[in-house]
Amino acid sequence: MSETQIQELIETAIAQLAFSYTPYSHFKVGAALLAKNGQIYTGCNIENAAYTPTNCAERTAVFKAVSEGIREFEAICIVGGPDGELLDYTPPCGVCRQVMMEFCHPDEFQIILAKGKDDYRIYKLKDLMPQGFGPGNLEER
Ligand SMILES: O=c1ccn([C@H]2C[C@H](O)[C@@H](CO)O2)c(=O)[nH]1
Ligand SMILES: [Zn+2]
Repeated sequence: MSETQIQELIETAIAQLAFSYTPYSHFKVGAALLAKNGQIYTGCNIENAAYTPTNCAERTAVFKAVSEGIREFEAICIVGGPDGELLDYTPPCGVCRQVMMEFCHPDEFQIILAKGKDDYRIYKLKDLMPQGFGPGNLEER
């Protein structure tokens, strides 16, 4: 991933904060998912009065892509904070990490946590999901 691509992902993720629907937590999250074909899929968190149907920004982005037939991904950028203020890095929750395990190579997929355009950290999925369970674990031998 080039520095230009990283910058584009951060900018795109930040732009999604405007769409985040968070009347309950007021914690806004934006995501930008880079597919291997070069397309970027966006996502925001979408809350619900019944709370548990809430969908995280990361899963919104992954499900949008998969629903369009895209299943190969290179990286995701995540930004978030109270009222959309990027006070800290926003790591993906456990459910989103598990969804990433389904479609992304743990040793290759990159997770960019950003606080701003020049303030970001990059992790591999494997680092955030050590000993993770994925499709390979169901393979018969
Ligand atoms: O990585 C994360 C963590 C939290 N949230 C959302 C869920 C909920 O709407 C709000 C507070 O948990 O932030 C995300 O979208 N992604
Ligand atoms: Zn999540």
